[in-house]
This record gives sequence, C-alpha cells and structure tokens, in this order.
Amino acid sequence: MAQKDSQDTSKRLTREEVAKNNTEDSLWCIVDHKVYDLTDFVDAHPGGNVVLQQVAGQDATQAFYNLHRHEVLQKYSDLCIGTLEGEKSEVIEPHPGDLSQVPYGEPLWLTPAFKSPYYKESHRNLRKAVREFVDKDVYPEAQQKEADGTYISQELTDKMAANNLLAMRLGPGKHLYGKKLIGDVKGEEFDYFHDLIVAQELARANARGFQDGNMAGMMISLTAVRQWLNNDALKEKVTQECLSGKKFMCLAITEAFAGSDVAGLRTTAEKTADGKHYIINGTKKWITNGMFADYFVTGCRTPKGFSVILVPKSDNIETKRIKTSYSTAAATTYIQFDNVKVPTDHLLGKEDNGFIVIMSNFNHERWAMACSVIRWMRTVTEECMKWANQRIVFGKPLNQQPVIRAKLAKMISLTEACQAQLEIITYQMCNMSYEQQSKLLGGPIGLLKSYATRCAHDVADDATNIFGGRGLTQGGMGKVVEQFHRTYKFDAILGGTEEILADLGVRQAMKLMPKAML
Ligand code: HEM
Repeated sequence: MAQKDSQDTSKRLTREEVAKNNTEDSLWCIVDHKVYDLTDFVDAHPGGNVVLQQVAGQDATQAFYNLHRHEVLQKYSDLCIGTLEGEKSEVIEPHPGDLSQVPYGEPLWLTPAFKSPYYKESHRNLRKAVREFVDKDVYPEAQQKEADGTYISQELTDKMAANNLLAMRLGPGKHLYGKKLIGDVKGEEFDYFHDLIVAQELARANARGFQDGNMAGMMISLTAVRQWLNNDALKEKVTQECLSGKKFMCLAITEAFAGSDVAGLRTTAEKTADGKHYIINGTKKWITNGMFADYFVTGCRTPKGFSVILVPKSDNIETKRIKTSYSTAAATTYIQFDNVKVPTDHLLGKEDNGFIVIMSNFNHERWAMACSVIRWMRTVTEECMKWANQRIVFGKPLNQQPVIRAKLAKMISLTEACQAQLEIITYQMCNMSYEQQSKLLGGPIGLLKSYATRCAHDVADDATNIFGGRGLTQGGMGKVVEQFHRTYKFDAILGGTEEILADLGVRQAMKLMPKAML
C-alpha cells in the first residue's frame, strides 16, 4: 500500500492507484481532481467513518460538495497528497481581496463590463484595500468572537485605528483631513460612497454580533459629539482618544421605558445649585458596546425637554451584559446611572433641544445600517446561488427546480433594488450640506432602511427554505443563512423600527405637500 506523502499536491497520481487504496489500512479518495489520504482522518471525521469507507478509492467530488463547504478542504489541505495525472482542479480557490465570480455576488458596479456613474478610481482602490484587510485581519477574529461571545481585541482595534478605519466609520469630515487612507485615498476626497464601501466591506466578515461589537457604538455617537459638543477642546480630546482606539464610546438613548418614543425617556439630568454640573439618574437598555465604553452619549430629561450629554465612565455607572439573539461580542448592555456628576460643558447642542441632535445624527446611523443589511442580503443570495448549483437532489442540481429559481429571482431583484435605492440616496448625501441632509433626507433614509429590512425578511425566509435543515444549523453549509435568519431583525429594530421609519418617511413627505387637490 502507498505511504502518505505529506502535502505534496504536485505529485501526479492515477485513478487506478487511487482505486487500490480502498481499505481501512489505506483510504484515499478524490475531490475536485485532487487526491486525499483519509487513512488517519477516518476516526476523527465529524460525519463518521462509515461514509468515508463507502467512497474509499473513488471519486467523491459530488458527495463532498453536497455536504461540505469548500473551506473544509482548505482547512484540511494537509490531507491532500497529489493531483490526478492529466487533470486539474476546477473549483475556484478564493484569495484575500478577491471579487466573487458568482453572478450577483457583487454589486453591479463591481461586475465586469457593467458601468456606474457613482464610483471613481479612488472608490475602487479603497474597496480593494478594505476587502483585503477584512479578509485577512477582520474575518478570522470576527468568526472566533461571534462564536465565543467575547469582545473585539485591542490588537485588531489598534490595526483598525492605524489604517484609519475607525476614523472612516464616522463618514466624511474634517477628522479625515490630512490623513492618507488605505487604497491611497486622501482624507479630503473621502465621500459617502467611500463610506458606503467601508460599511459594506466590513459586513463581509459575516458575524452580525461582532459587526456591532466592532465600534458600532462609536460610529453612532462620536458623529453627534463632533457635530454638537460645544466644548471644542473636549471634542478634539475624545475624538483623538476614540479614533486611536484607546477609548471607547457608545450611544445611550433607549430605555426599558421607551425605545423609539424619545419623549418617554425617564433618565433625568438636574443642574447643581451652582449651575456647573448635571446630576444624572436613570437606566438605559440595549446599549451597543456599553460593556467596554469609556464615554456614554446619553439622552436625558431636562426641565423643559430632552438633552444629550457626554458622560465619562465613573464608579456611579453600573453596566450589565444583556444576552440577545446575536453574539454577546456586540457588548449589548443594561446601564444604571446613580447620581452621576458631569460638568455642564459636556452638553451637546442646547439644553432641552436634544431632539434635533438625535434626529439629525440618526440619518447616518440608519443609512449605515441599510448599507450593511443590503450587503448581507447579497451574501445570502450568493450562498443560495452556490448551493442551488452544487446541491444534488432527486438526481439533479437544485437549480433545476423552477420553484428554487423563482426564489432566487426574487432574492436577486430585492437585493439589486435596495442597492440601487441606497446609491441614489448616497448621491444626494454627497451633494447636500449637513443641514439639508437633516431636513430633507430623514424621510428617504427612513424609507430606505425600513424597505431594506422588509426585503431582508423575505430574503432570509426564502434562503432558509432553500437550505432546509442546514439553514437552521449553526456551522456547516448553511451557517451564513442560519445567522442571517436569526439576526436580520437587529437591522429592522435598532436605530428606529421598520414601522416608525416608514411612517417618518410618509410624515415628512406630507409636510412637503403643496395645496394640490384632486
Ligand atoms: C477531504 C475529505 C473530507 C473532509 C476533510 C471532511 C470533513 C468534514 C467536516 C469538517 C465535517 C463537519 C461539518 C462541516 O464543517 O461541513 C464533515 C461532515 C460530514 N462529512 Fe465529511 N469530510 C470529507 C469527506 C467526506 C465524504 C467524501 C463524505 C461522504 C461520502 C463525507 C460525509 C460527511 C457527512 C455525512 C457529514 C455530516 C454532514 C452534515 O451534518 O450535514 N465527508 N466532514
């Protein structure tokens, strides 16, 4: 019997040689024209020894791809002992930074021969650089943290900071000026299409809890601090601390008492007799990144309304972890403020006028959530395209069933429609001042997010049915679909529910109605 020639994939073997290695003492099989020696692996195989013994000495390509993701072969590449004489591997080996070759696996602007008026050379360069970074540095940690529920490492945070990825998450602005970003992009030229690219590429780490754990809290709160904090020195200090990855920030608005109903919040901020401090009391719930935050951008009731205050961490702030349907890597938190003393110059905007602070800040948050959920819809559609192509049932590929093709048609159409709407709104953001965006885009962005998550609902539903039991299983073929089906609701609820946002879109439109009668 032949001996295992460790990792020598260049070795040429014949099908006749493979056929002879069909016993427990030497068990070989063929997958995609390559030969695997499974002799020592049989007992460790998660699918058991019997199935391997049944294909000993044979070509098991079809059986393998019916049951395993290609990444299994990459993980166990040391079992490969050679390639078949005169044959070569057909399955495309993905490398860090590669574009998908699956139709609709990429937005149309990244599809060869398709054109777009929105993306310039610098967008393409940034896309390439961020994808490489995500594939090499973010994806492995994201997968690990999603599974074990621990928080982002300081090492990855430092790398994100060094590459200005933390700064880019705030969107375009002065905080990027003078900086040379990855992909050779100048900070001054960074616009909302660059921003869209960063959001969609980061979502490709396919770890929904970790995705929020990776500074979503800072992304939605430091923007408000930069726009509204009156104390400039403090503003620059906290910006510097957070964008360098040394300190962490979160947005603390929602409470057990009120979510989207900001007017119903019960956390209070009362001024001390000398007028120099606020004393804050109350609770906050479902606060992303609260567990590791050093700053809490907090919504409070003040005598005549609602105010937003930057609250540094102190002993009077207590945090407790909340378990939700995605990973605790997101650091979702219940917070109690018990007589927390904060200087009054930590106020954002004007006292009692916090509503405008929160509402204008919501636009970027909601738009960024739309970017990532639409990318998830695409990834899930791509998974279904691959599965329908490789899965053999009733003696033929799944894609030969019209009912499956009808589902794919719907998933593709919904994804493309959402991406197109996203790009049109992004173009408006690039061409409007912050004030115009606050005034005119709240409605359209609300409708975009609410429509995108309604579509995500349909995509998750159809994808799960296409994958069957695997769409309900964590790990293995359907793992991305299972995760999306379990977590897409975060995008439908966080940052404003589907219903509230759809209604906002219509209410804003009604305000702009002329006196036109039928
Ligand atoms: C290079 C060869 C192989 C390796 C490295 C391998 C590895 C694995 C791994 C890691 C799993 C766990 C599930 C996953 O991560 O997808 C698994 C499951 C399984 N494998 Fe394999 N396998 C190989 C070949 C085969 C072949 C040829 C067959 C069938 C003829 C087979 C049948 C199964 C079955 C039935 C399961 C359980 C799948 C499920 O729960 O859906 N494996 N294998």
